[in-house]
Amino acid sequence: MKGVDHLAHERNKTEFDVDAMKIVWAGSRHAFELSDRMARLVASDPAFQKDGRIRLGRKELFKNTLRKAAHAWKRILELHLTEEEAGWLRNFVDEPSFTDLHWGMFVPAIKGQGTDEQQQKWLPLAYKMQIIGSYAQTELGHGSNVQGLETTATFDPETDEFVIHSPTLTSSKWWPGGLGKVSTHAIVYARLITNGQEHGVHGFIVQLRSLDDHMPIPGITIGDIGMKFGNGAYNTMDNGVLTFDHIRIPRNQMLMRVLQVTREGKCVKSNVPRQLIYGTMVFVRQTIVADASTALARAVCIATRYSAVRRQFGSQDGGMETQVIDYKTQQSRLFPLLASAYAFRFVGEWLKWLYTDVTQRLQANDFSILPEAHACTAGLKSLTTTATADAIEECRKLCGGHGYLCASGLPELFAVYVPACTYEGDNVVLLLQVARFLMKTVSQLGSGKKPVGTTAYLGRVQDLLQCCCDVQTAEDWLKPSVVLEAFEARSARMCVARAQNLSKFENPEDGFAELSADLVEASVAHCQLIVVSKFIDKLQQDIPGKGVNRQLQNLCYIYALNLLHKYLGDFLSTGCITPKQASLANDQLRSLYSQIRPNAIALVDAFNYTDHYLGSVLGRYDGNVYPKLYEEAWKDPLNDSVVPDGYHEYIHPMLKQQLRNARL
Ligand SMILES: CC/C=C\C/C=C\C/C=C\C/C=C\CCCCC(=O)SCCNC(=O)CCNC(=O)[C@H](O)C(C)(C)COP(=O)(O)OP(=O)(O)OC[C@H]1O[C@@H](n2cnc3c(N)ncnc32)[C@H](O)[C@@H]1OP(=O)(O)O
Ligand SMILES: Cc1cc2nc3c(=O)[nH]c(=O)nc-3n(C[C@H](O)[C@H](O)[C@H](O)COP(=O)(O)OP(=O)(O)OC[C@H]3O[C@@H](n4cnc5c(N)ncnc54)[C@H](O)[C@@H]3O)c2cc1C
Repeated sequence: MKGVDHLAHERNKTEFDVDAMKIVWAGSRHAFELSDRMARLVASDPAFQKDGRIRLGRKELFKNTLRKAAHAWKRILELHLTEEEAGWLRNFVDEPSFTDLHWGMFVPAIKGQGTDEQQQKWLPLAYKMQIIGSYAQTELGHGSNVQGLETTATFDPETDEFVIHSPTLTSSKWWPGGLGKVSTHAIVYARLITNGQEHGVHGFIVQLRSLDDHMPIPGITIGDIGMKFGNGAYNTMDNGVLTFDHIRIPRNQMLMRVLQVTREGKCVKSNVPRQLIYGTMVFVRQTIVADASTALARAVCIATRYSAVRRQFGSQDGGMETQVIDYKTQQSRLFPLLASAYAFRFVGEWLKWLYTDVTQRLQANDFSILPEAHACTAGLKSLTTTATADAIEECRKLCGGHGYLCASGLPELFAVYVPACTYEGDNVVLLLQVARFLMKTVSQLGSGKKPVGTTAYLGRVQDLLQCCCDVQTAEDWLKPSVVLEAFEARSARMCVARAQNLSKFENPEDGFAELSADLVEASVAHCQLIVVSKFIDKLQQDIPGKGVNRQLQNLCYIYALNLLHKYLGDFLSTGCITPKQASLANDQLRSLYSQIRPNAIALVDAFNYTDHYLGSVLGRYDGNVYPKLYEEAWKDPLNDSVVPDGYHEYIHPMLKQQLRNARL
């Protein structure tokens, strides 16, 4: 780094090997080297600069995104980047665009739901970007309720085609990213009708625009749905509206891995479960968990560095004021977020492993852990995105007034991130799916079916209902078994209590609806247990690097004990711990904050974010905040002239009027 390092005194306090931590954060030395190379490549290329993005009008902003996406593709081809490298490069360009949906959903949908033949035909076109795809599932009238979608795909045996049609206004496709202005093709989800019979919702590959002049195919109406929350932010994306007026596609463009439609219009089920139609969502939810840790780490990096730079109060003798990071209140708000970033990183790593495992099992016709994979991806997507969205806003507040400036990077990060709580499944709807899975698991306990995977602890439910936490000193809260047992007991007790309440209803669906708010709380408890347990598992690994494991231990206990503090009602009301033990947990938490404090800057340096990627004056690596903030203000177009436009029309006459009135 060039210039003076205003945070050098902080970096000198570090008690662990930061380079080793960078590798832990990245997941492997290979991932670190690759992501580091791609981050620097993007940061050093003027074509990828982000300055002033938030001030662009929609049309300019969008065109600028198209330019960057085209430049990224050019670099990918010129440098012969691998798929993995290209993914990192796009990530560091840091601008939502149609390519996210093309690579993130269109390609995976064909891979997951297409037959071998369909993959052979469509994937090479998509890989070379000779076609650009989007994922058109949600409609104006229905998003969460996928089975309620209204678009129809009716088989016409005479021509061997499907007729795709939007029968109502509410059946208009609405929201798909990349659809509005760019995509040439989409996976369109529609109700399959053959021989007058309905066969549920399936995916179809539909061409939307001409590959010659980009005009919509006749019968297709297509456009952008309009501006979204925030400046810049997600407005780089062309979320679209699409309607079909009896559009014909060949029969072999229905994704047929789950269900085949024969030439005669007969439906033939494969041995793959129907739920695989939802497989792309499982895949993307898993990537969203990994992305949550990245976004959270960004906000935390900005807030931590700035908290070390910012000083307020505390100087009685004309000396330096106190760094705000030294206030216990600041630490108690900031350090749990730092711990959450690491926690989500590790649970994201585990979820990726689970997803890979499920995919391999599916290929071998083993569908047994699909429900578990669905519950974990849905639940963790919900937990991590809710926590991250809240955390970005908390980081803004932690930066005081300057956090509200766009130059802090936090307003745009918030605006771009919050839809993650909604897309790929509304977070409450997803927790209800977890609740169904948990209630089903509890109801099967009596039948001798042993729960496995993340619900294995429910197999010890009798013990967990009776166990008493044996914490006697604050240090006892640093035992993995103690923390794990408290979280398991809380979750098990909440699940059993909800199941007992459910059993009082004659109709279980009525009961589920009536108790849904309580059920969601049980899902949250279960998901928090998963995150805590995966963090504890991580600590058991042989992690090289001086002091690294120690820091991770501190972060793990901060994550767990802060949750215990925040959800104390659950822990106390279910009798898992006593008020005295809760108070000891709090004592331990304060002590952990003191231990983390000297390492805070190094722990965010370990994210290895470039200043380009962070896009924040407050979060600059060198901590040179004030001169740069001052410099930044003068770049605002309002400062182009000393006297503003409009002075002569509006300000001057008003001042003169006041003057005249005063004279009268
Ligand atoms: C910067 C980005 C960089 C790179 C890009 C890379 C990746 C992308 C990353 C980020 C994202 C970027 C952009 C955003 C893109 C956003 C895209 C979208 O939003 S696409 C639309 C997503 N829509 C949804 O998620 C809809 C939510 N609804 C549902 O998932 C389901 O319909 C439902 C609510 C689960 C259905 O509930 P219902 O009660 O109707 O159940 P069903 O009858 O349908 O199902 C019964 C049975 O199936 C089980 N089940 C449900 N879902 C699944 C599943 N996904 N997998 C497996 N099993 C499932 C359910 O549990 C039931 O089981 P049973 O009880 O019978 O055992
Ligand atoms: C930025 C962005 C990008 C998107 N990209 C795409 C895309 O590329 N492709 C695509 O197909 N879609 C996309 N979507 C759509 C997205 O997937 C849906 O908006 C999402 O699934 C939520 O569905 P909904 O809008 O129907 O919400 P609704 O279901 O209408 O939710 C409204 C409220 O009702 C509540 N609710 C709904 N059902 C229940 C229930 N059963 N019980 C209790 N409460 C309930 C919800 O919790 C929420 O509070 C995108 C959305 C956004 C915001």
